[in-house]
Amino acid sequence: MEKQPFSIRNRIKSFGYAFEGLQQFFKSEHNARVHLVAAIIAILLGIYLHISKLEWLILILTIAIVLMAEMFNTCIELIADHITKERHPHIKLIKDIAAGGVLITAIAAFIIGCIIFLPKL
Ligand SMILES: Nc1ncnc2c1ncn2[C@@H]1O[C@H](COP(=O)(O)OP(=O)(O)OP(=O)(O)O)[C@@H](O)[C@H]1O
Repeated sequence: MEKQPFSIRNRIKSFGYAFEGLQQFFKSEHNARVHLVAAIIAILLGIYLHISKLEWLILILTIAIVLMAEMFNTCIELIADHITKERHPHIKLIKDIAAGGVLITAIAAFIIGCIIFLPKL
């Protein structure tokens, strides 16, 4: 692969593309909005209940991991649908495993939320 010289302009452009991706994700994916609302509620609760610095670190990491898993899951679905719209057991397996990955992060986030917030309520 040919290496291009380092360019700040290109790095800024790449950031722009990444923000476009974020915008598209929240605009077009219903699950993305559900996760976003859950994240906003968790942040507001964190402010209201004065959680500790360590709890903030864990909360921010948890929110990032759930959103990242949902974004990768969306990418896998888009790639699969781009390859074929036909029903195929392999596509089902791929999509269901990717969705399972999101579910694991969501369950972990729920448990972490309970551990952080329940004792303070
Ligand atoms: N091309 C395909 N071939 C086989 N199975 C598929 C295909 N596309 C989706 N599926 C499977 O059909 C089921 C429903 O998928 P679908 O994407 O419609 O639901 P969903 O995950 O609830 O979607 P969304 O959250 O985007 O509304 C899942 O088990 C999925 O893996």
